[in-house]
Amino acid sequence: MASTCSATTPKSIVLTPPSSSSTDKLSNLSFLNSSISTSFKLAQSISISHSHSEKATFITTNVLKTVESIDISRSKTRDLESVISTSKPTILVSEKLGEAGLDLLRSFGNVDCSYNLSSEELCSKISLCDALIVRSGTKVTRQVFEAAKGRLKVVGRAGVGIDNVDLQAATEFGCLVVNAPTANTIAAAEHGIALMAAMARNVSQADASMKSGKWQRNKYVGVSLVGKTLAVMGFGKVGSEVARRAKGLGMHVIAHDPYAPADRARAVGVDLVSFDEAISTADFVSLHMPLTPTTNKIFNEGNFAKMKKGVRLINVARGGVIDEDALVRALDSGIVAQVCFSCQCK
Ligand SMILES: O=C(O)[C@H](O)COP(=O)(O)O
Repeated sequence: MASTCSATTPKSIVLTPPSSSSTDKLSNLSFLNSSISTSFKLAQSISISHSHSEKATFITTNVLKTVESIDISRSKTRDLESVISTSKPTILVSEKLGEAGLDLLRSFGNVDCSYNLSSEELCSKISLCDALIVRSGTKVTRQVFEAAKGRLKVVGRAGVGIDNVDLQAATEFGCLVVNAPTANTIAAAEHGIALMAAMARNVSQADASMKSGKWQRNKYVGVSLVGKTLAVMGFGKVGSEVARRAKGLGMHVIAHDPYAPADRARAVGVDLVSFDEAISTADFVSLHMPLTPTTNKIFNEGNFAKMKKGVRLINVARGGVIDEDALVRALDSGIVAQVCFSCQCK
């Protein structure tokens, strides 16, 4: 769901299609191949702690190599084939995936698609599962790992954000957590740019107004993007693609990311700056950081106060990085002129 609201124009909610098609995502879900127990053992000691981390790719690559080697030995060794087929893992899929992904999973294990489970139902099923595939809706809490009683070997996140998985508990219980870090990079970046342009030109408000029989073209002229400064907060996969596109629109792009190397930013023509410099000089601020204890409500009263009056925000990351009560006050006071988001908020 994506929404836009503004201090200067009527607040409105706009529903938009999902950020990418199932097919787009599935083409990148190859890590799900890892549900053979042999490959779990090889990769199990590594866990992902930051969604921008290169480790994510490293783990996925490792798992895939393991599966490739199993596939080769399958054709050569009948014994191994019989071991694999008689010890199929049980894979619980707790949120809707496309059929192509499910078919892939079914070729490796017994797949149980059970959606909308309560946390009690998830906990009661999990002790019979070797793998759990989730999107962002399933909360994989410590209780889930405890209830698994050591059987759960991998949690596959069919998407990027892993803030719904208790990584500390996963590590303690020796469970691998893998995501699909590039699955929806372009879709998310394009969606961010689409929201920014629609927000700047009041597209949804003008649309609603016109559908109510009015023709208020002067009211919804909006602002130009060209020549404006965009601060990209989080220069990972999505953030850097947003930066690339924003430069094409004639914007001056700066970025803040404590983990991004300066030469990667320079290659896109972007200056990496401090958090405070980014938020205090930008006309538009686009959020692309993961939700972690450090980034939780990082856009709070104090940081809104540092922003330029009339700043516009785009959030295609996680609702939790913004303190929403502070945001409402910043909209009311005019510090924030407009905000658009494509993530869950209160
Ligand atoms: O983190 C992600 O990959 C995106 O927010 C999409 O999550 P979803 O698959 O739960 O919609």
